[in-house]
Amino acid sequence: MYERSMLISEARVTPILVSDAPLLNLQGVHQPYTPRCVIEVVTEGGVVGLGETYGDREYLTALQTFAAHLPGHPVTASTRLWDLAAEILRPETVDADLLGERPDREMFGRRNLDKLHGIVVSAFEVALLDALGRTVDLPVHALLGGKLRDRVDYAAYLFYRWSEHPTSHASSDDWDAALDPGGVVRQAERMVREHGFRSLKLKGGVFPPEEEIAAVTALHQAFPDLPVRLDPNGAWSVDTGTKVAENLRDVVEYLEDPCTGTRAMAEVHRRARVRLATNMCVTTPGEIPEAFATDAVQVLLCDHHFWGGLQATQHLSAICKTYGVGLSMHSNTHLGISLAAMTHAAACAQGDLHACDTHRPWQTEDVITRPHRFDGGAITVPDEPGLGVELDREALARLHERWSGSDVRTRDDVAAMQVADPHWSMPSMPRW
Ligand SMILES: O=C([O-])[C@@H](O)[C@@H](O)[C@H](O)[C@@H](O)C(=O)[O-]
Ligand SMILES: [Mg+2]
Repeated sequence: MYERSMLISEARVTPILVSDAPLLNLQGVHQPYTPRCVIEVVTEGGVVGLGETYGDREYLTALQTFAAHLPGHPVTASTRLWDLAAEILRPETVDADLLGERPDREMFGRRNLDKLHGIVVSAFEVALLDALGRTVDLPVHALLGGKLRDRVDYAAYLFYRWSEHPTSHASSDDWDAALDPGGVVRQAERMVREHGFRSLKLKGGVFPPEEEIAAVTALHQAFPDLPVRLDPNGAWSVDTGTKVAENLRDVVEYLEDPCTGTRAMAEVHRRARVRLATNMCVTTPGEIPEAFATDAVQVLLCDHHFWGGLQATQHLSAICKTYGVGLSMHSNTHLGISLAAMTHAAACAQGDLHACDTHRPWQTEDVITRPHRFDGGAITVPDEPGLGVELDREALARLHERWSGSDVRTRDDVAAMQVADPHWSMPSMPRW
């Protein structure tokens, strides 16, 4: 029998809109506001556990449906969330849009029921672990088996960008435009100066490969001691990917998703012998065997938001270690609850962990009372109970009010680009 105080009495899902920067990518540009969800799991003992995840309409509905079934569930039993998800979120009960192909929305691989279960389970698993940690006075990393490192390194996530959104009602930040090698290097200098990052990653797939090769080469010349990565989100053909890899062989730590699909990745690696990473062709356990057997991927970017949570991240790290594949972490626009969860997961990950991605420096607001600070490009792993963050209820209410007063319900970088260029559409692949 579980103690009554460990049972969930209520689970809340609060959609919010977070202001975002005009960051460019293959699909287009980030919207002025992007949807996220904050999860709160309240126990009979009065403890509140936090989670954060995607806020797009279709996920929101699935999260809310799932939340309604949680009262009575013990916070000690997060592995059971998978069975609950399979029971509740079935093809006939979920938004069809979640299961169909949407190349413009597939930055983290195929959309299918397993992926949806992983996303929903993850959001609540984090909140359950936070609640459990607060109840028993232990940090989440201790519940995961114990931290292997005291600090988690993150990479400066560089983007081609505009200085402002093309709409007048959007909020703006104080970053300059970066549309050429000089702009990218200046952006990196500020990121390194302000946060101390010791790895650099450029989001590519925006300009023809020669221009992105020039930008990455300029980064390498400006920061000869820092590892550099380039990620065009699968935009190149095998021939183009091979040429870029050959050009950047002595420059990049690895190339991330140069091409779309495991076979194309394996072929580029076979031809160029440059290390490749992915958060696109391996995003579910079922995609691991082919990718590892064909040596398509040498570094896997995990993301607890879609791999099924913090425990699933630990399992994945053990598999990668066994196969000699390195691990890093993928990110999308996120706030501090997600950053705390990523940090606990990364602290416990086994094997060869590369600096993790984070979009956090691009966000000007947060829903936690003490937003994280990067020190030497790293976050110190919190030892406070649970995730080690406190919800800022005023900020949550403000960002939720923004959501209520807006009709933005999904992240749609293609549509955001069409505001500036009405003729824009999702590029057909391979783009180059
Ligand atoms: O935020 C972006 O524009 C990124 O392109 C993101 O959506 C990707 O999912 C991601 O960062 C990646 O590494 O592919
Ligand atoms: Mg990527």
